[in-house]
Amino acid sequence: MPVIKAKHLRKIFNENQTNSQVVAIDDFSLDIKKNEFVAIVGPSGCGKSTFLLMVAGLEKATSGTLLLHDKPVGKPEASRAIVFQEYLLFPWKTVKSNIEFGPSLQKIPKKDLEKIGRHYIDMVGLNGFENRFPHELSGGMKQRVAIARALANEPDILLMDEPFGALDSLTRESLQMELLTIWQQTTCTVLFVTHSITEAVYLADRVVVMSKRPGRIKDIIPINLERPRYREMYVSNEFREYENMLKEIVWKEVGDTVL
Ligand SMILES: Nc1ncnc2c1ncn2[C@@H]1O[C@H](COP(=O)(O)OP(=O)(O)OP(=O)(O)O)[C@@H](O)[C@H]1O
Repeated sequence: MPVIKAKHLRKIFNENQTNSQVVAIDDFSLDIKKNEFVAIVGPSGCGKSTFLLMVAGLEKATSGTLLLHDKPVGKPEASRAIVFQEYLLFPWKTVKSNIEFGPSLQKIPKKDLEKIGRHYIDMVGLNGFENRFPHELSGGMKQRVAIARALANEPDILLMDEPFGALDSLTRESLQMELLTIWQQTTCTVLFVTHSITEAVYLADRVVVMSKRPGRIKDIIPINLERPRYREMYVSNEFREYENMLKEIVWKEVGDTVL
């Protein structure tokens, strides 16, 4: 049974306002298996974030079905965590308190809460920074906190919307590698929206290419690169072939518009 099953999804914004209606997604069907890492690429405004928000339960489909574990998607839940490009941390809380925030809502004893905090601080390599505030951290560190905070809820679906988009390229590469290491320690299913084809190839089991708005599925490319992935892969011939294949599909689709 797929963890996420989208069938003929359609999303119209401002449905009742004829002048400002936007058909964001149309006839979008996709099955995602447990523990799969799926990246979504496509032209700007094609509905990538909208699909992610629908899986999160933050947007409702206009028609079609969206099932999670065979049940209609409901309200947002801690089992579906989101990491956005903007770090969205609580500025008044320390690294440790930001990470412990989700579990603290579940009335977990203080001792266990500390254990959870310690585990995820270790996982994202922020030892020594647990008592810092977000403004005292670099962009990469803030995003590590955001990932740890999402994982501390032990989600079974991790939704990531351009999470590394604001980072410099070296930090971005490091975080891509770290994310894969972390993901391999979990049973999380990851849905990862990105504008970077290189990033999509490096991370994903499958790359979904969406068409121009209204977003439909243009193509799905399985990435059969071995795991665990490693930095040198970026320059391998096989990697380049995947990148080139995807670029051709996307370029054909976008024409002169921006990705
Ligand atoms: N709340 C909203 N109300 C009205 N229109 C919206 C809303 N959210 C998104 N849209 C529109 O729906 C379309 C899809 O937007 P979405 O953000 O999903 O695209 P995207 O592929 O993630 O774009 P980008 O790559 O630029 O982030 C866009 O035309 C956008 O303007």
